[in-house]
Amino acid sequence: MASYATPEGVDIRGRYDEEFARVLTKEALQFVADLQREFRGRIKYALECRKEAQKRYNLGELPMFDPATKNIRDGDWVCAAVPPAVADRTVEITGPVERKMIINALNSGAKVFMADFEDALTPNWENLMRGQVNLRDAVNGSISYEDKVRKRMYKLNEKTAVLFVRPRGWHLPESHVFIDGEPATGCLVDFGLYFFHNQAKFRATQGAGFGPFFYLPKMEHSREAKIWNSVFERGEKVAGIEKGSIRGTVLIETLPAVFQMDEILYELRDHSVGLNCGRWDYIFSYVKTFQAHPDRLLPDRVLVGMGQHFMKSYSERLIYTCHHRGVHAMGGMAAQIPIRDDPAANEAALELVRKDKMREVRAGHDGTWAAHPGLIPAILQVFTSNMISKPNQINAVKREDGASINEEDLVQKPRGVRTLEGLRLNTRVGIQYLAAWLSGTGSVPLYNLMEDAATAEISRVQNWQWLKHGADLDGESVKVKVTLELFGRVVEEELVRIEKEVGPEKFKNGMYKEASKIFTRQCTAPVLDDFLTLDAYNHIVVHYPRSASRL
Ligand SMILES: CC(=O)SCCNC(=O)CCNC(=O)[C@H](O)C(C)(C)COP(=O)(O)OP(=O)(O)OC[C@H]1O[C@@H](n2cnc3c(N)ncnc32)[C@H](O)[C@@H]1OP(=O)(O)O
Ligand SMILES: O=CC(=O)O
Ligand SMILES: [Mg+2]
Repeated sequence: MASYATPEGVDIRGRYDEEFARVLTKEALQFVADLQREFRGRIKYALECRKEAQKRYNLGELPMFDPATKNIRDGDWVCAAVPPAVADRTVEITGPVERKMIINALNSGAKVFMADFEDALTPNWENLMRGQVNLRDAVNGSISYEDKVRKRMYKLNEKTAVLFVRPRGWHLPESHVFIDGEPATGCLVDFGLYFFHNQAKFRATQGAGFGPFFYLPKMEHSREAKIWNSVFERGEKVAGIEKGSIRGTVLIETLPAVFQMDEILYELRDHSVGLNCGRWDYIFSYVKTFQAHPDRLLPDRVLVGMGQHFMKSYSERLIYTCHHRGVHAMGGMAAQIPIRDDPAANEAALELVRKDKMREVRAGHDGTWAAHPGLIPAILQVFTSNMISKPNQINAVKREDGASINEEDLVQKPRGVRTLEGLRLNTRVGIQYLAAWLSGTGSVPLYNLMEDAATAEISRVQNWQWLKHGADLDGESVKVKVTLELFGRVVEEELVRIEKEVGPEKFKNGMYKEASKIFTRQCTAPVLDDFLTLDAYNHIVVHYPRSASRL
C-alpha cells in the first residue's frame, strides 16, 4: 500500500492520496515539524494561561487593560506601512477552502477572499488536504472545476480577489499528523503546508512583493500574537525573504483580546495588516468569559447585535486603535444571505445588510466581510459611496473618541428578553449545524442566515448558560425557568420539527441524532466545554488503515 514519505519523527495517519502526497512532501513536512518543535512549548503555555485567566474570571474578576503594558498602549509607535496590494479592502468575501467556492470567491468582485480552514470548515482530513491542493492551484492560477451535472466549467477570471488564508485557532490539534508521538498543532499544519508551497508564487503574482497574507483567529492575549510573529519570522528566514513580507490581520473575537488590541498589534507590528471585528465569536466569548456570572446572562441570540453597547464600544475602540497604529480596521459579517425564492424577503435581508454596512463605514471601518457573492454589489456600493477617503479611511477617520471607551463600556451587560423561542431556535440551529459539520460541511444556510462554527457556538453556550443559572424566560403567561426537564423536552420537540423540515429521508441519512447527542451533552455539561468543535473533532478523526471513529 502506498504511503507518505515522511521525515524523522513525523507520522501521517490520514488516508493516502496521490494528490495529497504532492502537498505532504517530505520537505514541507520537515518545515511543519520544525515549526511544531520550535513553538509547541510556547503554545502549550499560552493555552495554559487561557485556563488560568478563565479561573480568575470564574472567581469574579472582569477582563481589563493590563497595567503592565500601559507603556505600549500609551506609546507613539505605528505598524509597518500597508502593502499596496491590500490598501483597498472595502469588501472581503469569506468561505471554506472548497474548490468551486474558491473559484467563485476569487471571481466575485470582492477585493479580498479569505479562504477559511476555521469557522467555515469541518477540519476533517479530506477537507483539509483538498483545501491545500485547491489553494496551491488557486495561487498557481490553474484551478478549475467541472460541475458535470450542470455542465458548467469554472475557472479564474483575469482579475481576481487577493487571497488571505485563515488557519485554525491555536487550540485545535491535527490528529492525522503526529510529530514526535503527539498530534501536531492544527494551525501550524495549515500555515506550514500553505506557506511552504505557495509563498514564492504568491509574492510574484498577487502580493506585489509581499505575502502570503493571513487572518489569525481566536486569540486571547498578545503572547499568542507574539508566537504568530515568531512563526512568520521563521517562515521568512526559511524562505530567505525580507522581514515583514508575510502579513496578518488578527480577528478580535474574544472578550479578553479587546483589552489587548494595542499589545497584539505591537507584537505583530512588522507583520500586521490590521484587526477585524469577529463579532460572532466575540459574542460566544462574552458568554464563555462570564460563564460563572449569573448577572450577565445573554438575551435571545437574535437580540445580540452590534447595537448592544458592549458590541458598539468594541468596534469603535478597534477602529480607534487600528487607525492610531496605521492599519486597517475591518468590519465583520452580517449573517443575512440572499433568499432566492422570495423577492420581498430577499430585499428585506439585503436592507439589513446595507444598514449594518452603513453603520460600519460611518463608524470608520476600512472594509468589511461578505458571506455570499450576491451581497457584494450592495456592500461595495455602501462602502464606496460613504468612505471619507479611498482606498481606506486609516488617515481620514481617527475616532479620537475611541480613547475614552473604557473597561465598563466593553463589558456592559447586554439588554433584551430571554424567551422559550430563543431556547428552541438555539437548539434547532445548534443541532442542524452540528449535523452538517459532522458530515463535512462547516458553513450552511439555516433559516435564511449563514451559520458556521462561531454562530453555532453562541447557540450552544447560551443554552448552557441559561441551564446552568436557571434563567427565567420572559413572555410566557406563567413563569418558566430553564431546567434540564424543559431542555430535554425542547430537544425532543425540535428534533421532530427538524425531521419535518428536512424530510424523513434526509433525517434518517443525516447525522441529526448524533449531533443532538453531542449538542445536548455540551449544553448540560457541569463544566462548560471550551469549544464545540474540540469535542466534536474526536468524531471526525479517521486513522488509516481505517479505524472506527467514535460515532
Ligand atoms: C463567523 C465567521 O467566521 S464568518 C466567515 C466564515 N463563514 C463563511 O465564510 C460562510 C461563507 N458562506 C457560505 O458558506 C455560503 O454562502 C452559505 C453556506 C452561507 C450559503 O450557501 P448556499 O446556500 O450554497 O449558497 P447559494 O446556493 O445561494 O450559492 C449560490 C452560488 O454562490 C456560491 N457561493 C455562495 N457563498 C459563497 C462564498 N462565500 N464564496 C464563494 N462562493 C459562494 C455558491 O457556490 C453558488 O455557486 P454556483 O451558482 O456557481 O453553484
Ligand atoms: O470569525 C468571525 C466571527 O465573527 O467569529
Ligand atoms: Mg470567528
